[in-house]
Amino acid sequence: MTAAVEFILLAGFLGSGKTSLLVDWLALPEAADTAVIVNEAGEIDVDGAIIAEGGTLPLSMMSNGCVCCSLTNDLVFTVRALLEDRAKAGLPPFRRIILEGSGLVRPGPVLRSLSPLAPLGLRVRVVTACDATRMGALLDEFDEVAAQLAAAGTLVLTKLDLALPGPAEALAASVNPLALRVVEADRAARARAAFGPAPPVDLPEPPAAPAAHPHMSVLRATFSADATWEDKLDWMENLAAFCGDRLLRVKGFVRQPGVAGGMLLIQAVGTLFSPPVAMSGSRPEGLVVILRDLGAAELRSMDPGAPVRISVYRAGDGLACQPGDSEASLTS
Ligand SMILES: Nc1nc2c(ncn2[C@@H]2O[C@H](COP(=O)(O)OP(=O)(O)OP(=O)(O)O)[C@@H](O)[C@H]2O)c(=O)[nH]1
Repeated sequence: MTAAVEFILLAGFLGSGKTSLLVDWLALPEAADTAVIVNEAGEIDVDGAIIAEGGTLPLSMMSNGCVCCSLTNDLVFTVRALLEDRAKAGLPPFRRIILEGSGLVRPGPVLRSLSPLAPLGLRVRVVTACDATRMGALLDEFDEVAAQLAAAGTLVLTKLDLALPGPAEALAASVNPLALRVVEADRAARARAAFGPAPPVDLPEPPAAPAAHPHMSVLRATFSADATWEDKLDWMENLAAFCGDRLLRVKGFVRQPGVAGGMLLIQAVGTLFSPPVAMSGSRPEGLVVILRDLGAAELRSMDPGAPVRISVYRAGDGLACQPGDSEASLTS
């Protein structure tokens, strides 16, 4: 029975504190039933050695290259082997498998590579470590950082003993207002909030005046009342094709006309859309779209006749999700 296994991709730029966060988590009693996969781009597996030090946890290393570029089949093999070995040993399934990506990992391709595991029903989410001392500079310089921030369900600020959280938190909120933000000076509390169960609160709203970032846009797309389901599907498909790599994240609710309840949670990391998930209760319809090097005007030009309104996402747009919404379910 593997339905409840979580797959967590731990992202974050080189040196942002991923291994430290993971080591802090593994020291906690609630980290039992965690398996770890380490992927380092370099050949010397320093991270794996640090994590393995003194511990007995199931640990797999993948050190032949960055997992999002070259090792996608190996990742599927490694996950399967971890789960099968556990079952063969007669032990209960892991609660979570954490993949520590290399500092240059792009979450979209990694999540896409997991598609052969769809029958296992893994629950997938991205946790991104953000170095509070240099987040702005990294974001300006490296596309990978933008992709890692935008894909995250949870953004964890690290090195809060070295920098005040304010600027990094504001930046995190402006780049990805959808993510849960963990701002904890205490390292055990930080790790618990990063990998433990999601707290029973709505996702945080962005600040009233999000800091403008020269490369990133956080937009809201709202369909007209007369838009058909086909119109909506066409628009979402076009979105992925039109934006390509510049599409970093999509998340929100779309109504399927003619279906009772009919509200679906829609999510994409990069251009990879998860299967829609039916939601209970009434929610405002709308999608938050996070783009790099594309703005509202360009997105409107994609299909000017489409029954959709594109605006800049603002605090109070009312797309807060419920606990667990930030997880994408990987199902067949
Ligand atoms: N002061 C301080 N140092 C930290 C903190 N987190 C990590 N570090 C230090 O930052 C450096 C990099 O931390 P790692 O945890 O190895 O970062 P990483 O993201 O795993 O690094 P790569 O695997 O190279 O991408 C190490 O020297 C850590 O001791 C923190 O919260 N405070």
